[in-house]
Order: sequence, then structure tokens, then C-alpha cells
Amino acid sequence: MNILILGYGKMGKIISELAESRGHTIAAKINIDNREKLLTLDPSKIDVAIEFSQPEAAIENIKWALERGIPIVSGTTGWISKKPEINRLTLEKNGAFFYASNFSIGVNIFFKVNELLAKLMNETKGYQVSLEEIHHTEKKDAPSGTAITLAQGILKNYKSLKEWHLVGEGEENSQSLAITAKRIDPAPGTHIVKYSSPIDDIEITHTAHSRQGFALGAVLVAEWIPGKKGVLSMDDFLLF
Ligand SMILES: NC(=O)C1=CN([C@@H]2O[C@H](COP(=O)(O)OP(=O)(O)OC[C@H]3O[C@@H](n4cnc5c(N)ncnc54)[C@H](O)[C@@H]3O)[C@@H](O)[C@H]2O)C=CC1
Ligand SMILES: O=C(O)C1=N[C@H](C(=O)O)C[C@H](O)C1
Repeated sequence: MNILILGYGKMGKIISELAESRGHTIAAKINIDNREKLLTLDPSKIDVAIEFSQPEAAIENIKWALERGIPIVSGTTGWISKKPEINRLTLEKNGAFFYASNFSIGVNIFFKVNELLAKLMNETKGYQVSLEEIHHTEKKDAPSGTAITLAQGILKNYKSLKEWHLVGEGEENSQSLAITAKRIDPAPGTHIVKYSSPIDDIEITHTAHSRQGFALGAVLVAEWIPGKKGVLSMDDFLLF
């Protein structure tokens, strides 16, 4: 496949190397300072675009691909309140748009375990639930996209909680799930869900040891997406 890389930073570099090692070609590696290169590309020769840029750049990149009929796989976090606009454009253009807050297969298993644990804990009294995420200091958004997905999984199943807040920013109350965001180098991404009581604690943790798992998930989705249409997610890809 011929793959366009939109955002050639820490993730874009690992994804490009991995894609080439799997026999793909890279049409171009686009960054904030060489966007004019996009004008030189023939969209009909690009099979898929993979987008890992920055919160303020994601929408522009995704629209660029959708308007040219190129399937787009995006992992950029921190822009998701604007996703309905992209969903609408995808349907209007009869395109393919895939978003995941985390492409690691391990994290997607962790998401399912988190939902199951929240269902079980919902039947039990006396526990206080909290969420913590730890990432490197270059990360722009907080809480992480993965922490937001975990929070949504908890809120769906743990009925005494109605919303989430970032510790230090949002208002604390007994119906709001507290998310703590820590920035410590070189952490590629750690997420901890904790149910605490005076008697005991139950804690589940996912620790990424590198960015390799995120990159592999994104390349596997890029290999899967040609021919697909609509607004797609890991639930369409993984089928578990
Ligand atoms: N969904 C997932 O599995 C994962 C998501 N991420 C997310 O991916 C994004 C990128 O992460 P990193 O690679 O670590 O960041 P990074 O800061 O190393 O790289 C971002 C790159 O985007 C480029 N960029 C900025 N504006 C652009 C524009 N208008 N057009 C094209 N490129 C532009 C920058 O020049 C930079 O090279 C972040 O939002 C991060 O949270 C990161 C890891 C995994
Ligand atoms: O910025 C990162 O590095 C990561 N971002 C994603 C997120 O916000 O959840 C995924 C992963 O945790 C790494």
C-alpha cells in the first residue's frame, strides 16, 4: 500500500518505519513545516492516510483526506469534542474515517476489562473509584484520550457516577469521577483504574513499555481499511 503520513513526530516516525518493514511505501511524511508538499501529491495514488499530529491540527488533516476520497486513520487526541463535524463530513463524502484514542491491542482488551469491572463494582457498595494516567512531559492534552475512553466505560456501567473531572481543574463532587494526570518522562502511557475501600483496594493497570503497540495497531488498521466506508472504530476492527 501507499501510505501518507500526516504528522511525522514521535508516532509518525515509528509508524513509517513499521509500515516500510511490512512492505508498504510512504507517499509523503507531512509535518507542520512542510504542508506545501501536499499540493504535489496525486490523491488517487494514496491508499490510506495515517494521522498522528496535534490537537489543533487533526481536523484540518482529516478533512484534507476526506475531501480527496482517501481513507483516514487518526490517533490524535485532544480534539474529540469536534468529532461530530468529522462524522458528518465522512458520511457526506461517503468516505472512511477511523479514530481510536488508543491503537494498542492490549489497551483495547483493558477497555473491555474496565467495563466488566465497573459492572461488577456497580453491584457492590463502599468503594470509591478513581483514574490515573501517566505520560511523558511533551504530551499536550490532559486527561489523555485513553483516560477519557476509560472514564466513559466506567460512567456507562457504574451508575452512581454521572461525569468525570480532571483533578486540579474540575469541580469535585461525589457523582464525578476524579482523573489525575501526571507528566513524568519517559512514560509512553500508563493508565490505572482503582476501586478503594477501608477493607481493600482493587486496581487494574495498563503500562505501555514503548510506542510500538500504538504504531502496530495503527498500521494493522491501515491495512484493513481500504474498501470500508463510514465512521469506524476499534469495535469494527477487533470484533471482541
Ligand atoms: N491513539 C493512539 O494510540 C495514540 C495517540 N497519540 C496521540 O497522537 C498525537 C501525536 O503524538 P506524538 O507523535 O507523540 O506527538 P509529536 O509532538 O511527537 O508529533 C506530532 C507531529 O505533528 C506535527 N504537526 C503539527 N501540526 C501539524 C499539521 N498542521 N499538519 C501536519 N503535521 C502537523 C508536528 O510537526 C509533529 O511532528 C498526540 O495527539 C497523541 O496524544 C500518541 C500515541 C498513541
Ligand atoms: O500522547 C501520547 O503519548 C499518548 N496519547 C494517547 C492518549 O492520549 O491516550 C495514547 C497513549 O496513551 C499515548
